[in-house]
Amino acid sequence: MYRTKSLRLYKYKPKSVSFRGDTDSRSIGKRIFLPSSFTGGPRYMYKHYQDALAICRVHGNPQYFITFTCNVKWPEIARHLNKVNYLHAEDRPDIISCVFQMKVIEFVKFMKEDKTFGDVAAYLYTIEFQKRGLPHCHTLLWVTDPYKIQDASDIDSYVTAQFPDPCTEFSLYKTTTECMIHGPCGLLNPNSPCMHEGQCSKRFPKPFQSETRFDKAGYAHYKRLQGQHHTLRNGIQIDNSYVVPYNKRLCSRFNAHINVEYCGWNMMIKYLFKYISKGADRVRFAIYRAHQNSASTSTHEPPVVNENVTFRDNHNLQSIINNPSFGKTTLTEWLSSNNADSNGRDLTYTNYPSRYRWDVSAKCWIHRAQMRTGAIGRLVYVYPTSGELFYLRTLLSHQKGCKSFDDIRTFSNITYTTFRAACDALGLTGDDREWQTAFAEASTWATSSELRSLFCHMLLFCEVSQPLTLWESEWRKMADDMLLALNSASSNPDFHVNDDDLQQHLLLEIERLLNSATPSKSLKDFGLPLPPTTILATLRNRLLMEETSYNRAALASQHCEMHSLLNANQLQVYNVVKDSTTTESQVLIFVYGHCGTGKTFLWTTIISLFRSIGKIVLAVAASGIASLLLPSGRTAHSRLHL
Ligand SMILES: Nc1ncnc2c1ncn2[C@@H]1O[C@H](COP(=O)(O)OP(=O)(O)OP(=O)(O)O)[C@@H](O)[C@H]1O
Repeated sequence: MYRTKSLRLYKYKPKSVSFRGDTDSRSIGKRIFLPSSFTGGPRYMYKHYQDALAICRVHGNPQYFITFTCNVKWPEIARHLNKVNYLHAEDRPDIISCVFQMKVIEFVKFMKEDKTFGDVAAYLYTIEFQKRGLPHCHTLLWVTDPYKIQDASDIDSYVTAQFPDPCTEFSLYKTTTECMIHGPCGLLNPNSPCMHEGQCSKRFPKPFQSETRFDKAGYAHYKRLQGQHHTLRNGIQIDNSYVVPYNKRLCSRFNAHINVEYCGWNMMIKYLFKYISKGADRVRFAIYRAHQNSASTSTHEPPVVNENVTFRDNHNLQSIINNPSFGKTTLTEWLSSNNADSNGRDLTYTNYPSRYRWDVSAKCWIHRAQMRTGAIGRLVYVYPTSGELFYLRTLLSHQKGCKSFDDIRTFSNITYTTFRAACDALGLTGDDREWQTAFAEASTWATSSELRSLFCHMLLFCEVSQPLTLWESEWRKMADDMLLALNSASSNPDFHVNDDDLQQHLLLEIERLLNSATPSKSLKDFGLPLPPTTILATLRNRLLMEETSYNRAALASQHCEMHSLLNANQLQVYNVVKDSTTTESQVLIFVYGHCGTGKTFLWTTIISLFRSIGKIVLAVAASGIASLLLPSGRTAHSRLHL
């Protein structure tokens, strides 16, 4: 449970040292529960999530995602538990937490010194304490350029998903058999907790691979050879298909479950960060700059015009106001610092931390004694409907060396009356540019459902002049979760979500959001296309969805190529089938011929024709072997439940 003293928050206006004549702090502001300085709280997690993405903007995507889990068999833990027979790990969370914390520190130190994955450029970790189970640490690791993976086979030097040879690496073999095996599940153990609807939620057992490869989505599939070493668990023989990917040196050193995954080049990193900073009352988070020579990654959250002031329930307001540092913020002090020191006047507010550091206790910017590169500044995201605040934030990324708020609004020696007017003069607004910029920025950290809300918010409140243009340029960013859900719902290996279909699903969702707004709105109010009414029926019917989800562009080109090769007999049958759909007449056609006369070729051409135009073809055959010859073919009894 969160515990905090009673804090209150008030939006304080700089230069106005009055709280409307109030003297009792309990009468003003609103009660807040947890500031972002509260470790593990939701605001803390959110702040660090944003910091992590700021690091990512500089260092790029991390290369490895490592999960290190506590092992109760470590002697440091076992000797305490063994003192009393009936003690279990969950009875001594104090011991478990202390030992694990020490191990994590050692683990990070080891990776840096041992260069297990090469020179560490940066790292970030969270320690998760679950209600049940043992604490584990999620680590993201960035390595320096020379150690980055260039080719799938390079991964084998760092990650393996196979049992080591028990004759030569017995101790590692013991660790892998005890800690690095998933399940068993699947056919070997259908009642395993990871099984859902007959399938392992983690997709074990993994198929055997003769070599490590990347799939088209960029995910690594590690080398797993068949018939190599194995182990027995509960009398069941476990082979390489159940091995969780690991690094040999880390497992040998720590004798624990340490799952290592290569992140891939195009992984949606924001979802990974969301996962590790999902936060709750049982999570702790730490971000460290790892590389000794790399620069500070301090981030700064400059407040804006109406600064939040926090104080305790029982504080005297006069003493708060009389405090000399009252009202000083990173932004006001940036202006003061520019007045006093000309060295930083070539920097925007966002870039100021690269040369200056914020002294929290003195509340002032201090010139860095040692010039460090790579210090990262970031501005707190401001919703586009925040009015002047939004435009001030936009200006802070462009205006340099400002000495006053007036300077921020000044362009070409003209001081504009509002921040918005200054943005207009600087060409930062107009043609929906500000909305496009705001959306593009949010898409680096917000989930697709948050982006859908933002899109509706913009439509409803931001007077977007060309909603269709904004939709066309941004719709794909709002569809990640839908694409994932559609793909994972299908067991068809040829399942392909076409852009048109995905857009329709998305439009349906946005229509729902707009309908639930007050007052209720619709896509057509903004000149956006309404999804067809049939889409709901398709969404509810899995078979319909699967059978309309082939890669239409690829099928169209396949059809074009095959059609040009059809001989006269094949063409005759082809035309009869095609015409029957145009005239909507029912026909029963038998095609017969000797082996190798091109019957399958004809079916494939006809099937690709109809599927390429979004029509449904149920390709069935009498036997399993024959059904394999047809594209996405099934046996008649299976498909039609005969
Ligand atoms: N019009 C065509 N142009 C080019 N190649 C063709 C054509 N028709 C068939 N083929 C080729 O001939 C071979 C045999 O064709 P197909 O497998 O379609 O015959 P089939 O009648 O289905 O045979 P079976 O009865 O043994 O299954 C295949 O390699 C196929 O690609």
